[in-house]
Amino acid sequence: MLRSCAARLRTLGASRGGARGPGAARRSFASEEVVDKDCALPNPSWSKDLRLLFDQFMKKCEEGSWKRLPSYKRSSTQNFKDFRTHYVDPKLLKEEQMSEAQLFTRSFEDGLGFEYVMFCNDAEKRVVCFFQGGPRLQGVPGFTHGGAIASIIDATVGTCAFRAGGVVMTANLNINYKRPIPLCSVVVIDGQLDRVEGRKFFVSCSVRSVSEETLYSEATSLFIALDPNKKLT
Ligand SMILES: CCCCCCCC/C=C\CCCCCCCC(=O)SCCNC(=O)CCNC(=O)[C@H](O)C(C)(C)COP(=O)(O)OP(=O)(O)OC[C@H]1O[C@@H](n2cnc3c(N)ncnc32)[C@H](O)[C@@H]1OP(=O)(O)O
Repeated sequence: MLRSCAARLRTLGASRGGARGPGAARRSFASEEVVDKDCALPNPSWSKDLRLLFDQFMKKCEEGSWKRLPSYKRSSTQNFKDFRTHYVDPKLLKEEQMSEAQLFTRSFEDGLGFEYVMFCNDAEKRVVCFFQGGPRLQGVPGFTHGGAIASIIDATVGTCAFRAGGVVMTANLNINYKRPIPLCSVVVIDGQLDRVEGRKFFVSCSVRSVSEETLYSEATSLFIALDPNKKLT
């Protein structure tokens, strides 16, 4: 498994360098125009398993009930700008640091960290994430770091809550790690919104192998929709 991961990574050189490929989006960032890649599309580091799952769900998307969620290293959409203006004390943000800010799970080079794509089914209140954890996410030798697993779980259940409740933050995340996840393997994270109580969104998920034979982890979480009348800091 590890050798095939390294082999895929060696083929990556040609794909780097910022060329505009499929899924590239033109956006306005600060005062300059930047081009950012949609990271939730296949790249050469993706294993056969990840590509097969991607293709399977793209077919479901054509049928209409599922939707692929694009994903970028940083977002300059108006929503994100409004979030900062509204919730964050400007004294805490230095512009030069913010220009370096990136979504944590998208901050590694292709294949080295978090490779994933999420699909949502809003009618079923589900978000499914196909995740391949790269060699920089090692914890115990040969296995994926528990903090990296927590991060991708948080991102998946967070997206599930966000789709139902808008701007939310994690208040609680409980994970049972049942089996270690081999580094560079692909897992399926199946997130489900269980219930909503006012501003509280309860989401759970399972993390399984592609064959579904192994249950790696289970998690429950609580997300709170932010109160627009309260500052966060
Ligand atoms: C436009 C921007 C959109 C961004 C989202 C884009 C998503 C899609 C894009 C990309 C996907 C990326 C996805 C990434 C996901 C990562 C998410 C994170 O990692 S978030 C970082 C870690 N979390 C924190 O740092 C929170 C720290 N905590 C807080 O700031 C506050 O506690 C907060 C905001 C969560 C709640 O504070 P209050 O003041 O608004 O609310 P109160 O009154 O305290 O609680 C409301 C109710 O919830 C209960 N509650 C709160 N915390 C609880 C807890 N831990 N356990 C049980 N109940 C709790 C309370 O008891 C209360 O219940 P009663 O209304 O009285 O019934």
